[in-house]
Amino acid sequence: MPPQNSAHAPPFRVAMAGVVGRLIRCWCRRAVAGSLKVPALQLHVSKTAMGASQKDFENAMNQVKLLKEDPGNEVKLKLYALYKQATEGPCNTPKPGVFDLINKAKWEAWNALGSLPKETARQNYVDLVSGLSSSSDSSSQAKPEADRKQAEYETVVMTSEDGITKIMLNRPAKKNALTEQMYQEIMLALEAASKDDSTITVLTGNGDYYSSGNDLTNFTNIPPEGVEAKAKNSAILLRNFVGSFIDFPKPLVAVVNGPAVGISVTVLGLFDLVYATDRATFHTPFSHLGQTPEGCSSYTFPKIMGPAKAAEMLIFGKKLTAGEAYAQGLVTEVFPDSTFQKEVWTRLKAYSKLPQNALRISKQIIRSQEKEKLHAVNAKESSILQERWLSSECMNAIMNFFSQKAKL
Ligand SMILES: CCCC/C=C/CC(=O)SCCNC(=O)CCNC(=O)[C@H](O)C(C)(C)COP(=O)(O)OP(=O)(O)OC[C@H]1O[C@@H](n2cnc3c(N)ncnc32)[C@H](O)[C@@H]1OP(=O)(O)O
Repeated sequence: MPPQNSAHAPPFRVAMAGVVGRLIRCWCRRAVAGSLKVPALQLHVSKTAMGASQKDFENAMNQVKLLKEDPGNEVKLKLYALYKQATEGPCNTPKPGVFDLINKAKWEAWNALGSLPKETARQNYVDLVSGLSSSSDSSSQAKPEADRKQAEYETVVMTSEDGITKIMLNRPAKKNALTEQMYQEIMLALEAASKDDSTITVLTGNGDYYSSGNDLTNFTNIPPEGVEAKAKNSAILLRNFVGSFIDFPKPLVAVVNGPAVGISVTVLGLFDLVYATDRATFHTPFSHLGQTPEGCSSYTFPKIMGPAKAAEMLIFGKKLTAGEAYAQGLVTEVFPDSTFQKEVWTRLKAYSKLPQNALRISKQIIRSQEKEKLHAVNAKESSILQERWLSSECMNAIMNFFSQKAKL
């Protein structure tokens, strides 16, 4: 490799990477078409691949043949390496020369497995193929699968198109206020989106509101075990709900189509992009409701907008316009309402074509810096709220909303 300080180093590396990429793509295309016998893609089973999962291993090799989608160069190299390791053990051949690019890439993938036991390599091969098969199945049957999933949701609409999974809050008549069922369905939808083949996941609202936050009727439905049990269960629900945003592994985008209140605002600090119509407002009236911040906002908001502005929102309940929220860093970009949907979806469709793994890994590396901290904050906020919900301040505020329809 040329020295780091060589003026030619970056172009050289770029050029070589391009050549390697083209050659591997070519090798992979031919391998999939069956014109080039690559061991990982052959049907015959090596005699050395013995043991309990021999049958699984054979099945996995057959499944590779049947994949409906090209799994990509990286995966094919991994399959090749695992196959070699499973059948021949640690890499035992001399490293191919610098210009033998394809064989060098294959050798490096195999050699990188070091002394991984054959049995483990065989199992890893089977696991890798099984993951590929299920994602290939679900993408090849995208429509029926999406329909089947949708039947399970009553309060959200989940759709997948152009590499984007959209989760739309769907109680427009109630300003998309979040019922307990809705929290559960959003968590389920996020779980499904984290595993589907989309690149980006979007949360948005149907109708004129993004969301009016927690549905206040959640607090009126007291179980026979009493209010303490209700508060405890609500705190568990809250913690799980926010946790699913903290742990979400792919780029997550909020398309804020209108006003946002309470928890629908606070979790925005856990999104990767927040696009807002200029009609949107951002309101966290916790003190007015006798409540306290959640959604990790006690940590994310001061970090995003500085302590003074965060206090104005979270302690004093100042409602922000979209422009103010943008100026304070909570919102990525504001669009005129008349062109909002068109501009946002055009942008997202372009982003969804970027390399999927690079996006996901970049998101994860950013999140990993503070994941533990966020979970700790979430736990603390939830437990404080559990107490708050039992306070007379909170109970009075909720009664006021329903008796006098006290609006925020
Ligand atoms: C278990 C986890 C707990 C997590 C805790 C989170 C904390 C929070 O999220 S705090 C924020 C709670 N949200 C509110 O306090 C908002 C209350 N709603 C309002 O102030 C107003 O409805 C509005 C300003 C959002 C909209 O006012 P507008 O005049 O435009 O519309 P309305 O006629 O009031 O609303 C239509 C319809 O929807 C019902 N509704 C709206 N928001 C809620 C809500 N958050 N909870 C329950 N119901 C809500 C409203 O009552 C109307 O219903 P009817 O048509 O049946 O009268």
